[in-house]
Amino acid sequence: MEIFKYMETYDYEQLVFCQDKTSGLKAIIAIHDTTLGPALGGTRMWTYASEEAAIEDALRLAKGMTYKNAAAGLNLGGGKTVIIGDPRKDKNEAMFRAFGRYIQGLNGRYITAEDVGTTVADMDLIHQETNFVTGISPEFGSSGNPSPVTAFGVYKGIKAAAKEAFGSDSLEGKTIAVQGVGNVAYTLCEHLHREGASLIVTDINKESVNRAVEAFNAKAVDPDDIYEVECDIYAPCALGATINDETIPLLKAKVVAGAANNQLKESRHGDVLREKGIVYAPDFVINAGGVMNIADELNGYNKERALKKVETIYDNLMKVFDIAKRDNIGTHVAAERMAEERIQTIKQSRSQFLLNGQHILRNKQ
Ligand SMILES: NC(=O)c1ccc[n+]([C@@H]2O[C@H](COP(=O)([O-])OP(=O)(O)OC[C@H]3O[C@@H](n4cnc5c(N)ncnc54)[C@H](O)[C@@H]3O)[C@@H](O)[C@H]2O)c1
Ligand SMILES: CC(C)C[C@H](N)C(=O)O
Repeated sequence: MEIFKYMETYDYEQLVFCQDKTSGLKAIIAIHDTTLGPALGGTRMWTYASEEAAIEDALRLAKGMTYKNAAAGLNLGGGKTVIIGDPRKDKNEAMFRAFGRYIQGLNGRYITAEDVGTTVADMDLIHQETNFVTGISPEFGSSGNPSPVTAFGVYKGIKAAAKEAFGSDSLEGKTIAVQGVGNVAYTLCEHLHREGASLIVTDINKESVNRAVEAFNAKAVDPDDIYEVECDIYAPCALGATINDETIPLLKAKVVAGAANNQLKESRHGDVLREKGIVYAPDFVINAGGVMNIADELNGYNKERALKKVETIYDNLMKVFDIAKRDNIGTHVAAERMAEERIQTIKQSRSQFLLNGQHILRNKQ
């Protein structure tokens, strides 16, 4: 991989490699774009097949955060970290504290939070070394684990996508197939079950599946079978790239709407969904609830205000669906257009020179 070429092509600002031999920390912080504000994005810990795969994941996820934060109307840029390692075996206190010091060294250009493989307890360790971390324990005035709020936003987004596909946003009697019943999807299933949807679930972790089967009377299927089940809505809530050439021909659903980041393997897969008449709720619009929630911490956390903001995901998706119809494009392109337009407009409106935050014509004493 030619890193600078890749960064230039997709306009990345900075890539930071963090190494600490004592704790075993190997982390990559990718900062994509800080036009709107500091780069906010979670830290993923995962066993990557290669260093190149980890770098690529950090870069792809960071760019997704730029779009997510912009489309959500937040004054935040996009960034993400990946830590190379097994979250079940390789974590230790020194690792997250060393990582916290690297974040502190960026002096506010990057703010972190949870992602796949990291928890509130990990964020608390990072917080011992830096304040540029969110999603820490509520006793520090923080909002805690963002996953339940992400789930609430995804639930609202599924309703918006149902309105677009079926003419009504009621999920009563709808069959929804959920891939991965982890932190976000378990709470999502609670909302869907409460509204009267029938659930089909899968996970590579048997315990997670059993929990959902018991709590929500869900039907369980094997991981490879989830794409072809008879359902109205398919909700990918595990990892990325599951919408691809192999899976799209299998889908029976009329809607794809779920929590996972980077659901489309390639952008063209959004066009294939459109050709098949499937309504796709772009991932970075529907799954912005967590980031909206932790962004509220930057103003002093207020749960009611945060949840009100998360409800805007419904309208944001409706806007995306309207742009897609108006411009005769896929919803994935419409969502990117919406985010890019906001970034460009704000960039333009902030282009005048300022001296230390003051206007240049201000008299200096
Ligand atoms: N946590 C958040 O607030 C948040 C916010 C926005 C986006 N997301 C995204 O949502 C997705 C889920 O996040 P999470 O926090 O719930 O993570 P999680 O790790 O708690 O849940 C993911 C689940 O998917 C399962 N899984 C992995 N590969 C699978 C496969 N091939 N088939 C079936 N199941 C599989 C895992 O066993 C796990 O139970 C991720 O893509 C994450 O980036 C999360
Ligand atoms: C900042 C966090 C809530 C990030 C979250 N994991 C996301 O992808 O949106």
